Amino acid sequence: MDVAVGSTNPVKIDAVERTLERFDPTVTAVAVDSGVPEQPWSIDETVTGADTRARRALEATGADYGVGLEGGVARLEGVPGLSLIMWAAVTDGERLERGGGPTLPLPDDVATRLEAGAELGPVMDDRLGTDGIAKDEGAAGVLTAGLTSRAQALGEAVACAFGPFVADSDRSRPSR
Ligand SMILES: O=P(O)(O)OP(=O)(O)OP(=O)(O)OC[C@H]1O[C@@H](n2cnc3c(O)ncnc32)[C@H](O)[C@@H]1O
Ligand SMILES: [Mg+2]
Repeated sequence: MDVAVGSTNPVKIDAVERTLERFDPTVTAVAVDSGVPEQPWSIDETVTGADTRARRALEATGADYGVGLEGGVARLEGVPGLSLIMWAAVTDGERLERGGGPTLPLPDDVATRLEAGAELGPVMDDRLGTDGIAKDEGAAGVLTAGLTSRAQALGEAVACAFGPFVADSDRSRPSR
């Protein structure tokens, strides 16, 4: 099974490889334009970024599936403050399925800097004195003391978006 991921961020490749391990996939990283701002600011922008990455990754390769992963921030109804969100999209060229990952409330000081126009990755690096935390454990890892990680969190979104393709083919298999 060939899978093209619309990003060269190793954490996103890791998320796909670890989630789809059962299918022993060949995973290719493809640099694509998400078509949305580098820091998406709503569910809508985040989902659109994931969709576009999935479609463009598939178009750029002859893979069986294109996967798009996008991180964003949003003010969610019923949740105080600013939340970190993440969405995945998977397409086989005919259908496209989506799945959301975990949601984390961001600390107020981080939210204030994002509101001033900054991007989450650099803000987290600046706060922690790290370089490239978004390609490593991520805000998801840091803010949970390692109870999860960006790759694991993104992996849940991949599972939710990829699952329907497998579940449907399982159902269409003749029963013995
Ligand atoms: O190369 P790409 O695929 O663009 O990888 P990225 O890390 O920039 O990922 P996104 O564009 O999907 O994320 C949008 C922004 O949110 C940041 N971000 C999202 N999740 C994060 C996390 O867990 N930790 C740190 N930054 C995160 C990210 O660094 C970007 O500034
Ligand atoms: Mg990005």
